[in-house]
Amino acid sequence: MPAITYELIKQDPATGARAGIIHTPHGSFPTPIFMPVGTQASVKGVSPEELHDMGAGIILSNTYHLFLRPGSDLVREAGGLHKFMNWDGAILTDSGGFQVFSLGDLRKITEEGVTFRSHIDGSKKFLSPEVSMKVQMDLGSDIVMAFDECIPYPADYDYAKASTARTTRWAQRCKEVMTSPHQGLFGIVQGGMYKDLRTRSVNELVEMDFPGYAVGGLSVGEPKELMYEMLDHTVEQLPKDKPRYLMGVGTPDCLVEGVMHGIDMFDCVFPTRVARNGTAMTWNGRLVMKNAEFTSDFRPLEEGCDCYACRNFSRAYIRHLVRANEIFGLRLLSLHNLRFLQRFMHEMRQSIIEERFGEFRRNFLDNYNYGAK
Ligand SMILES: O=c1nc[nH]c2cc3[nH]c(NCCN4CCCCC4)nc3cc12
Ligand SMILES: [Zn+2]
Repeated sequence: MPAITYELIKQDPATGARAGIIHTPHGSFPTPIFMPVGTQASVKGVSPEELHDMGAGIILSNTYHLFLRPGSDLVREAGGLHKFMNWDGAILTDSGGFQVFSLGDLRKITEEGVTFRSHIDGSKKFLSPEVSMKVQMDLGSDIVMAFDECIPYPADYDYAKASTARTTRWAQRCKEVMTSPHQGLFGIVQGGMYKDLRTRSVNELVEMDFPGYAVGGLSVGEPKELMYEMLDHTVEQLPKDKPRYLMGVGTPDCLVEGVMHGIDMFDCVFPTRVARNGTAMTWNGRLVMKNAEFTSDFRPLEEGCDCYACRNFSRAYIRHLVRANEIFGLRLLSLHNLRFLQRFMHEMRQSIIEERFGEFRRNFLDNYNYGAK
């Protein structure tokens, strides 16, 4: 029995949207789903109990960060990441390639792997398919991501072609050493913004029969229309009986479009990052809590929200905390934004099950103010 399995509940008849359940050794969760990001074994400012209470079924953590600090040996000695951070839900770990590019001081990419300098202390480090798999086996995450190169945007065709071919060879090397029966290894589709390379990447990865597939190399600065075009082209070629994961996405409008194209899983630092910048996410757009308009606004952040912040505090109080640089203010906004995304995904899933996803999408996009208020 594979560690990770996908159960289709309902396929929207008019679009790629679908509702399902993903089963893992640390529990099952409904899809579409948004994964809170706990990069360094903590979802910033939020406790595992609060994550559980808000309905989070799976969180994301990063191989790159935990490899550098505290090191995967320590986490293994603690009994794995679930024990170390006292989270008994599912965990997905990204493989480190993307973070090396976006954080590390990249030294060299070879067929063997990537040599870079740590962003923490500048020491020389090496990551490869084998090292990434060893770290993720030490961490004991339920879903392990293959070690890949996230092709930067823009990239010329020849570079994208060579890099994608290497990512396929790296995926094979990951599969050969990922021997834990309790962990599922997902392949990551690359191909840059070239449809023929995306098709080649999908075909080569599907041949290896992974339990799930991520669409990589997107949300890297390309226009949203181009992301959706690549998504549309890529997802339709992926197996219907396996989960599809769009990495690093995203804002509510991108989540709706991703679901429409058949994506089941999402992750993004957005909700906790904007919370730390003093911003609340709502159905009608973002509230910049420092704004004077909230000075004497004694309503909750969002009417109808059941989160701890909205049940106990007002916009006026949270505005005061943010202006006074009180940490509690940022915690309340993180709790609200994460709960908002859980509610958002739940409503979207219900609309698919009740065959009214098209209406949900139109209503949401018509009312969503893309800019911050
Ligand atoms: O191709 C990928 N392979 C492995 N991991 C990835 C992670 C990714 N994260 C993103 N985008 C994250 C964009 N995010 C938006 C909010 C602010 C910080 C950056 N694309 C990704 C592609 C990949
Ligand atoms: Zn709330």
